[in-house]
Amino acid sequence: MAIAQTILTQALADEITLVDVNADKLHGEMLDLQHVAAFLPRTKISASVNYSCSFGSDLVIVTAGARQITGESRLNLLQRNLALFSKMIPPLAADSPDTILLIVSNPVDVLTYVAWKLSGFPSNRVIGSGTNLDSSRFRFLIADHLDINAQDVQAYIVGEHGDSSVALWSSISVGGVLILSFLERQQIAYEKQTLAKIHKEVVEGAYEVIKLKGYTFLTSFDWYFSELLPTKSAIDLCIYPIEYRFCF
Ligand SMILES: NC(=O)C1=CN([C@@H]2O[C@H](COP(=O)(O)OP(=O)(O)OC[C@H]3O[C@@H](n4cnc5c(N)ncnc54)[C@H](O)[C@@H]3O)[C@@H](O)[C@H]2O)C=CC1
Ligand SMILES: CC(=O)C(=O)O
Repeated sequence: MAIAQTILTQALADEITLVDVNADKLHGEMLDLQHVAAFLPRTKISASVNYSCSFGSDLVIVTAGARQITGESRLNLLQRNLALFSKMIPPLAADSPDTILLIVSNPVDVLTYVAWKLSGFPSNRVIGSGTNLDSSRFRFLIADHLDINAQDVQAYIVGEHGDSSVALWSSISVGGVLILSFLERQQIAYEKQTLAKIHKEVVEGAYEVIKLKGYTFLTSFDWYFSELLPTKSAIDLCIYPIEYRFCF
């Protein structure tokens, strides 16, 4: 729902269709979104339990499925969400043969591969949210440590979303300056343990939020995915095919 809210409030689409198996929840979510219409640019919002209502979509975002309970790993969701994807992806792909599929459900990297295979789409039209949220957590933690604005920090987490992610330490730049090589050149000491602690907090971030409030919210959709929507004229997001590459 966080993604639908962002698309709505940022006026990124003319039409949003919600699909869920839980009819009551779906109707409630649709009404909730429709009720703020007076404050937002016009967007048509509809909802249905039938996948066919997504017919002809430009972008299909898949967030359906089981989520982690406290302490549970993302990979533990695989069997449940795999079964769901087997039922869901073929009709979604058939109803919107030219769409881009954006996968968010976990384990996201595995399910992106599954969606690619099930859809029969070319790999550049099946995209996972990957490590975008991890990179955002990374940037926040670095900014917090340095007491600066996270938007002035460029830093990337690559690899698999979550537990086995990899921090690209050499990529960290602040205001365009590569920070670790700068410190080394100036012979300014920094603690390797601090770096390890930051990455640990990135990896454990979702677990902590889930323990505290039950789920995490992928709210930063507009920053990293809005370029996928046709209402945006510029494409400046780097998207890499899922075969053995990573997403910055
Ligand atoms: N990749 C990322 O960075 C993130 C991924 N996630 C993942 O997104 C997924 C959803 O998480 P939440 O929204 O918190 O869970 P949620 O439980 O709030 O929503 C999941 C929805 O899927 C629906 N659903 C179940 N089976 C369905 C089917 N066959 N067809 C249509 N809808 C169906 C449920 O009724 C429920 O409303 C989880 O797998 C979670 O781990 C969540 C946050 C970030
Ligand atoms: C749930 C999840 O994958 C995350 O918040 O990172």
